[in-house]
Amino acid sequence: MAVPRDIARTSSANAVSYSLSVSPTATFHSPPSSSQGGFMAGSLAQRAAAAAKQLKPFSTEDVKILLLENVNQTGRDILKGQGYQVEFLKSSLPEDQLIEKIRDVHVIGIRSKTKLTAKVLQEAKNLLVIGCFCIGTNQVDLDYAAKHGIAVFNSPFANSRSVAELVIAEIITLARQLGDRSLEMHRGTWNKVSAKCWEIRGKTLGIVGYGHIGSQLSVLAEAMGMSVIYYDIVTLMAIGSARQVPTLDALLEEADFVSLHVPETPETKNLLSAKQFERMKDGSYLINASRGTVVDIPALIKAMRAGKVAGAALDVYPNEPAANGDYFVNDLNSWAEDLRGLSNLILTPHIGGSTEEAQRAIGVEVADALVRYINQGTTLASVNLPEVMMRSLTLEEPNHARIIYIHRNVPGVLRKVNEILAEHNVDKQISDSKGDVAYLMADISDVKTEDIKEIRDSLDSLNSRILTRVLY
Ligand SMILES: NC(=O)C1=CN([C@@H]2O[C@H](COP(=O)(O)OP(=O)(O)OC[C@H]3O[C@@H](n4cnc5c(N)ncnc54)[C@H](O)[C@@H]3O)[C@@H](O)[C@H]2O)C=CC1
Ligand SMILES: O=C(O)C(=O)COP(=O)(O)O
Repeated sequence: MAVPRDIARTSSANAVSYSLSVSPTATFHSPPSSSQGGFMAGSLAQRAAAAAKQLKPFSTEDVKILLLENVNQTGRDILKGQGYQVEFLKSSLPEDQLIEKIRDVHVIGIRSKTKLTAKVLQEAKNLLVIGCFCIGTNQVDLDYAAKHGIAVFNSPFANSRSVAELVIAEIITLARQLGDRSLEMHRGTWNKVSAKCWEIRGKTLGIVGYGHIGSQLSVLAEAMGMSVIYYDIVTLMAIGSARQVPTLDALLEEADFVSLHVPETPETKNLLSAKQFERMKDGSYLINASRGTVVDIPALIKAMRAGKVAGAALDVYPNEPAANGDYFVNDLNSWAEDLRGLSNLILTPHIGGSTEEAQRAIGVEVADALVRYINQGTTLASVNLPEVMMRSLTLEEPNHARIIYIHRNVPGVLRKVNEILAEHNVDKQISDSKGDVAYLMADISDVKTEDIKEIRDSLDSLNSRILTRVLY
């Protein structure tokens, strides 16, 4: 919940004067107040956090947040409740407009469409943290972000069930050619057909990528009487009676339905191309609700025209329109018209995770993670920085400050940092690294106004520095 500014200011028992208050764009990146939201709700830790000291060297309304792609109301409410300035847009933005806007903000919230490339991020001089209000994080240059001290959070499984349910619906829809029958009726044609329409009971579903979504789908498919096989690059415990197969080819040769649930990576680009379609059973079906790059669409078009693939459902595309109402035409993807002309092909506008349940849950999860990061520097569940968390400072601990030092992971940094902190009592400290980047958090006591500036300047002068924040 939000802490009113006045209360936050006056309740702070620390002795640091507000003359140090600066814009959050400076290195005093600091929290307005502790999130009392969903994090560890009901736990001992949360009850302890209720007495947490409100860390706040600048006004909450100085924190500028840009939310794109219609982020759910739940997330917007949490962020606004903190007093942050929140700008909300329903669509994504073209690159030039995104670059203009991102220069000014400390936090950006996106979904799967907005591409935060190195080119865009290098303009984001004030950016502290990115919230992906979705599962996939392939749209963000995670490495560039980490190396520039920008944390990235997502929601790893809040929409998994929604995707799995959509796929179940599509399996039956394809098996019964429901899409075509419905279209014919809409056009006024009665066409009662049973040829090549099937029950799904007893058929084999091949799941490629047996993670959160793949394994959920496995449970649902078995409940409908299907046999499930799966292929994954790691060995994973089978759920129910499902069976892992050793290769993608083995899966393609055996499955009546193939459903893709892998992330977008260099290895999964065109995972299903001409050769793989050849391996599939005659008259089998393909479902792709993962990422558009995973299927070679021209090869799919050929396989469908040849009757090799009897039906397909596509929810994702290499290039997707920016907003509702935009056209899905050849300008965007050169094969769009060919695709639209095929029978028994379900085309959906990337709605796998688009349910009220999923979007509400994602809104809360990601907004809470952003608040925790802004307010306390906690990186728990970050996808690109080491996960670091320390218990909050409390009102019983006056004259304390929390130092956050994101730095290059090179030898000798801790010694230098601790030389700087040595004049104060380091009450608690934690440090962890991930690849080239390390994250250090220390709570120190006996800090005076001038100490804070000095500590910050000293840390900033180290050549290992990526970003320094001081919360007090
Ligand atoms: N259509 C939609 O609206 C949605 C699409 N997605 C997409 O679905 C993807 C999967 O989501 P989750 O199941 O949550 O991910 P996950 O990370 O839980 O599972 C992915 C699985 O794929 C496996 N994998 C990775 N590379 C592979 C390869 N080359 N071959 C075979 N297996 C491979 C991994 O080992 C892992 O088990 C996401 O990355 C996202 O791109 C996610 C949510 C909604
Ligand atoms: O969660 C994901 O990765 C998805 O693909 C769903 O994306 P969306 O939130 O609908 O843009």
